[in-house]
Amino acid sequence: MATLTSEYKDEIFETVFENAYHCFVVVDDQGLVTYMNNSYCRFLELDKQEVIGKHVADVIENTRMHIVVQTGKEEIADLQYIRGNHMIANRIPVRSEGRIVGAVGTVLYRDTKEWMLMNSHIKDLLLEIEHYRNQLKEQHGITYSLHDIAGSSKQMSELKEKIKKVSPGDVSVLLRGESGTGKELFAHSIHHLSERNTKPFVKVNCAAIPEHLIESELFGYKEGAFTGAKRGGKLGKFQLADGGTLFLDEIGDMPLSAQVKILRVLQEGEIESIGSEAPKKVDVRIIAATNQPLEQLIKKQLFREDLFYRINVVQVFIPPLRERPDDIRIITKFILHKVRARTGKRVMDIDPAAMTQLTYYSWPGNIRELENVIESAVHLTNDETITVADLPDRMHPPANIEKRTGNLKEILELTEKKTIQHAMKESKGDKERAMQILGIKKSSFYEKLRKYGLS
Ligand SMILES: Nc1ncnc2c1ncn2[C@@H]1O[C@H](COP(=O)(O)OP(=O)(O)OP(=O)(O)O)[C@@H](O)[C@H]1O
Repeated sequence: MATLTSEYKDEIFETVFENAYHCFVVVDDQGLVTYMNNSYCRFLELDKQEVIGKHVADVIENTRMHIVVQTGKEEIADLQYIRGNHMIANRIPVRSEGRIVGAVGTVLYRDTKEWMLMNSHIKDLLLEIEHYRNQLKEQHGITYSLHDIAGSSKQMSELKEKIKKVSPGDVSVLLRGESGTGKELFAHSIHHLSERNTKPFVKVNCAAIPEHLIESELFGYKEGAFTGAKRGGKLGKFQLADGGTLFLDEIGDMPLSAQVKILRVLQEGEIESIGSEAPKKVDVRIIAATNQPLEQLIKKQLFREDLFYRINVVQVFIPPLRERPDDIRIITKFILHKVRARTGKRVMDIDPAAMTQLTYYSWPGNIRELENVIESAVHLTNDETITVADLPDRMHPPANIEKRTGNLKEILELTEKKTIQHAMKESKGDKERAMQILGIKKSSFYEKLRKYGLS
């Protein structure tokens, strides 16, 4: 007996797909469009004949259909930005005999007008949230919150959970990790999530203050305390942070004389400004960060053990980017979005070959270096998509990756060494410039030069 489905297959297909309110697209295993329904064509203002056979990334903004074909993982209810609107996309891989042969994508909106209305409402709300978020950040000296930390690898998810746990309360936190891994971002987030978030967040770069100025920078001075003292005196960082959080960045680079003074404040909870007769109580939470091996510095008597125990109540280690390759794609997209918004240049995506290159690279400068690479690629590309040609030479994979000689640690170290050599070549031996290219700080750059015998 003929069923309704078999008898009117074409008509049903046409009703369900062709003229449905929803947008449908089908791609093959190469990510080439094999079908797009009328609603989608109308919405994109494209001609049906024109889109068939084209790569989906050339047809639909911010699509991930070609990625779903590669990963085989369905993506449901993903927010996709198309033609100035946030749409809800579902992407489902199609399998035949155990092999992925393509993918079907739907973009949900019941009616353009209705969706536009809802969308503009959401946009207004998002703008309002953004406005308040920025206002709060400006008022209290913080630029970032957990919301600004991209990454969904296992390590990153665990890290975010740990941050949520330790943020409330007053416990001192020591953030450790290589240069450019996001320690400052995490320090902001801890403050943001703490009860102190309506009070100031004050950063001290311990490596940047000349030794003779440390005391006045940290504790301030009274008017007339010394020749050249400003009228009215000056507040130190501890007073400025009173009630809030003091972020001691690069604490491993702090001179011993300053370490003694900080320790005293932490033990006694009071400071003495230069020229003042009476000590004053201060209430600050300490978050410290370093990329230095503090335990070794203690052995060499360059860092005080008692200060180490004071600041190291909870330790948070941020793994280098090369140890969490799963994050590279998502952070890259996040950065691309930010650079696009800032520069206004319509660079929408990164092609799969360039993405593979980003994933294989060793990232000695971590996310700061990734930001530099994406920023320069956005400026270099003449296209809407970043390709391998837009990436710097140092990112071309060294032969040892392709041949996979040695264990992972050896491959990573050799890659890091070659990357530094490349950056030195690119900068014609100018070390300052090489540090900029790699996005790493002086201390970690020189440590790596020594490690690889390049100094
Ligand atoms: N997970 C992340 N998602 C998005 N951006 C990130 C992330 N981690 C770091 N960044 C960006 O990378 C840059 C470097 O981060 P940050 O300054 O926090 O690193 P750091 O570890 O404090 O470096 P350093 O030790 O050299 O001071 C910043 O511009 C920051 O916004």
